[in-house]
Amino acid sequence: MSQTLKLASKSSLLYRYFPEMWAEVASKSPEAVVKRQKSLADIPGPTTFSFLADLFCRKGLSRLHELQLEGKAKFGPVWKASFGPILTVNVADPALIEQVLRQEGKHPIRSDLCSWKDYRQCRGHAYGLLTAEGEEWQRLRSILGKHMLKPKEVEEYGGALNDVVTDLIKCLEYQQRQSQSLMIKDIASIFYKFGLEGISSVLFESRIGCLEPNVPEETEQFIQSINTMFVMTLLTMAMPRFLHHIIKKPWQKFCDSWDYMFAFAKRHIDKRMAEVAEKVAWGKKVEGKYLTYYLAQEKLPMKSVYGNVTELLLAGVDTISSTLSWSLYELSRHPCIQTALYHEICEVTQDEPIPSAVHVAKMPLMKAVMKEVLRLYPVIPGNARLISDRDILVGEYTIPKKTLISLCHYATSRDERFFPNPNKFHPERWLQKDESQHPYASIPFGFGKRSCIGRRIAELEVYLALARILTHFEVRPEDEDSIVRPMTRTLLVPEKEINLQFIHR
Ligand code: HEM
Repeated sequence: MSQTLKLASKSSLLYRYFPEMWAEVASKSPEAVVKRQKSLADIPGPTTFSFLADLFCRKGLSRLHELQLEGKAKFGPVWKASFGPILTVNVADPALIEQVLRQEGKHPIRSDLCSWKDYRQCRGHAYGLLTAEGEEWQRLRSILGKHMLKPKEVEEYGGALNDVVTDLIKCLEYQQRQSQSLMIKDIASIFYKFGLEGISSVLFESRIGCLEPNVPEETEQFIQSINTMFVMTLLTMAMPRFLHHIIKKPWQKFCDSWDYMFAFAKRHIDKRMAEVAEKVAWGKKVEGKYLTYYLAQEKLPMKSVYGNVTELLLAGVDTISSTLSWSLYELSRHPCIQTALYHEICEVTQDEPIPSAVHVAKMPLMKAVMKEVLRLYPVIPGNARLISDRDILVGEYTIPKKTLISLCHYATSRDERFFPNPNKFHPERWLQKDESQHPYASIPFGFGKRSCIGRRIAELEVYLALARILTHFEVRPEDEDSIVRPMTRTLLVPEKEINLQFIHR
């Protein structure tokens, strides 16, 4: 008996850490003859008709995150569904997500993102890190990683980001003066501008005026283009390509939005490059702490610089805006946690007016708050992997190569087996080591080689902004009953305006 248990525990370890090897061993064992892996055809799921009815008649497109919970409750941790021409296998269990990710291979592919790629091919643009694959992705990742993943390098952006935070505080005060009220309406729209200004300062080390009283027209239009592009992404991916020429509007709008974003990035890069060239011409020393400068130094072709900067600008706006909005929404509804965080900030900064990257690194509750916010409201509610070169094992199923596997981490991060009282905002759960937590149950930044490259910048930006907002203001809800729920718009965003009162301390 004990021998059997030992063998079982060894095989479970083998299965956990070397799933491919385990598959080979398992396939040769006598049990394998009896207990065969099941195939794609055996995976349960809704009929195409009921899934489309869910999507289009029951507002499913904006409730994709909830469909994860419903799918799991109805079919178990693995189920399949077809979205237009795309068949997806959904996986909503941390151990199974871990199993998929451990088989992701040398150059992981997130998903086909076919309409994004089609657009780039159509216009002759280069892929950036979000869309590149294979060796090209690997090269870009190692170049960008040098300047975006190392803690010391990221600390360098702290000064530029803090200047943007100073303008954010002024902007909040200006809004209050304009409305002659402590209430600030639709905070997500202000954090959108903060997100764009923040990522621009990291990319160009120059300011683009998003937080000024009169926001430049091009900024408003850039933000509008991101919105439209995200809304059109799901639609253009669901439509077979030939339909783009018949029902033209979605594809046209999608392309117009990308055109604007690429043009915006190009304008700012060219302006910055011209300033550098002028300095060189005058024999002045050129140095820069901004990302575009580093990329140009790496001798990347300009086309690739444009592609990467456009994608980084895009990645740095909704993500920051949504995380900051939900953070303040939850803190306003949990005054005790807000007070504890305020005390932590004061204690660490010793009342220095501008907290630095070094300060925020010493704030455990701040980190726990952000983790908890992203557990409840993961900006990217479902991640994906597409394993292109071999079939893989997921639980009892063999998934054929090139099948899109959706990792439903909105569902896992609200699973009460891993997070007791899962819908409650409870940052303290991250402060004590809890055996019930599974490392793959809440992975808002993804995992592994293809995980979010902007994670450290995002964390720094959110910590610096929260630290300064909370030292200036006590934040209170509009009223206790104004509940805001999340909705999917490719990303997870607030379903309606979040309005909050900002009381001067
Ligand atoms: C709270 C903020 C953010 C969240 C929750 C977030 C989340 C994610 C997730 C889930 C992925 C996919 C990871 C995977 O497939 O395993 C991703 C990828 C990526 N993110 Fe973020 N992100 C955030 C902020 C940012 C920022 C500020 C930037 C830019 C500075 C950024 C740039 C990127 C890029 C370029 C990728 C693609 C990486 C690759 O394919 O190698 N992200 N992000």
